[in-house]
Amino acid sequence: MNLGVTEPPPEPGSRKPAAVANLAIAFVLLVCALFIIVDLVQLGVARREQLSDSTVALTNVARAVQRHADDTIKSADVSLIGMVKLVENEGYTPSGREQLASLMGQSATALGQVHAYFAFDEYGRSVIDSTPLYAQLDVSGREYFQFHRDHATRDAYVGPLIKSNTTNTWVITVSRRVNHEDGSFAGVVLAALDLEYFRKFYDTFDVGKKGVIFLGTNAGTTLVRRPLYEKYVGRSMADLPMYRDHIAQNAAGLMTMKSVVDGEVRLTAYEHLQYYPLFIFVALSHDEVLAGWVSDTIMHACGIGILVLTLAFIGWRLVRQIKLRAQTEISLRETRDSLNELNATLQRLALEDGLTGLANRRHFDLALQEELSRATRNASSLALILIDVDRFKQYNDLYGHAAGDECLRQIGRAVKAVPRRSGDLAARYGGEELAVLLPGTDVATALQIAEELRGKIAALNIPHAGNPIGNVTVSAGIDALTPVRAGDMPETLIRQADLALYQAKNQGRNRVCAATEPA
Ligand SMILES: Nc1nc2c(ncn2[C@@H]2O[C@H](COP(=O)(O)OP(=O)(O)OP(=O)(O)O)[C@@H](O)[C@H]2O)c(=O)[nH]1
Repeated sequence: MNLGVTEPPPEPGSRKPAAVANLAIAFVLLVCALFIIVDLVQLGVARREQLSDSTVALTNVARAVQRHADDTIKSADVSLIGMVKLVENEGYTPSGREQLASLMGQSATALGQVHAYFAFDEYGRSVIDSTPLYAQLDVSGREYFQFHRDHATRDAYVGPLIKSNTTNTWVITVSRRVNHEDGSFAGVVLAALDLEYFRKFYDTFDVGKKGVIFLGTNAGTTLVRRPLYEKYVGRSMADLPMYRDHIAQNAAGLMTMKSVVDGEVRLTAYEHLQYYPLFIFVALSHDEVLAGWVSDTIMHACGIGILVLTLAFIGWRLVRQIKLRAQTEISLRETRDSLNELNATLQRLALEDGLTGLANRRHFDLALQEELSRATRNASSLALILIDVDRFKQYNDLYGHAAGDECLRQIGRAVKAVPRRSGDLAARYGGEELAVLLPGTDVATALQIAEELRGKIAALNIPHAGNPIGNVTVSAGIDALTPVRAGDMPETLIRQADLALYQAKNQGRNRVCAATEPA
């Protein structure tokens, strides 16, 4: 008997919920990790590109600054060459002086970088200059004058830096030697270049707040520095590692160094001037170069963070759903199991006799009907043994109803042990009456089994003072339909077995009688 609770079939290809949850967690982690890795790679590439672009721009600015310095000095120097020629040809005659003054005036007007031109005689006294401010100068003690006096070279001499007391401006000098006809020293012509001119040019470049544009001599002396011009003018950087290890060693180059002055890390391009003993460098702050990249990185990190958090949230919800589903499945399974158990108990209770543990009357009736149909189909025989406890009323009267129950229980166990085949069924037919249904059994075999049963019950030796033998006995009636034919009724078999039982009682009890003679 079944109460309708069936086990749900497993879904094809279904995995265990814990494994599915682990798979979901692994998938979400993998996707998050992939997002982060791809973004990190992209950021790395963008950083390299940013640095590379800035390096190209930096090199271009350095080249422009170097060209500008070279051209600025050269154009002043070219005018000095003309002046040297004029003085050497004309000397300081009134006509020569006039021509020189005119040349100086024209050149000073034409070249914005020239603060003033000067001509000095062999004793260092100023002979003529482009501005009346510097009249009566004596430069015999100056470095450039002594250099030209002591060296026969006709090359230009650059430096030093001079701060004019009258105009309060910094100038850099470019000078050339003037010779007498015999080649002896005849004096110096000099152009004073205004450092402001360089500063203004350097201000046209955007090198950020921490960027630097620098012009210095090959001896390491600072001429112009943007920004903080005044503070650095004339300072020596000869001992700084960037000068000592790089600029002093190479004609041009690139480097990334931490400044010993302000601790800033800078990307620096340097280049020496082509014609004069000077160098320039342009430096960009590493932080400023990467500032755009950093803000991009922050935006990316926020985007990826939101994406990863969203994914993690969805993953968490998914895993939670899977776990909830697993829990629901477990409780469903538990409910199903307890229903199955209940069903089995109900089934047992519905078909089992509570006192003896044998099949009950309902079970017996169903089994009889079923076995009769089967025997009819197979044209096989079906035997029935009806058993009745002798003088049981008296037993109850003598020993009490509870003892009667216990007696029935012992007889039930003995009866239960007798049938051997799977289709055999021992049942409590009613009251103190028991029945054994034996499919595929003829009268002769049923007689043997009944006799065996009767003997076993007698051998239990349950005392029964009301029975002449002194202990509990049973009588049994047998019949068999051999073979069972269509139209044979269960009532027929029962009635016949009952008649045989009646006969056994009448013949003195404690015996087995068959309704038909064994074949
Ligand atoms: N203790 C107990 N007694 C039962 C049970 N079912 C039936 N009985 C008793 O069994 C007795 C049957 O008595 P009867 O049908 O008169 O027959 P008997 O005394 O066995 O005499 P015979 O069958 O002629 O040998 C009755 O007294 C019933 O009360 C039961 O479940 N427990």
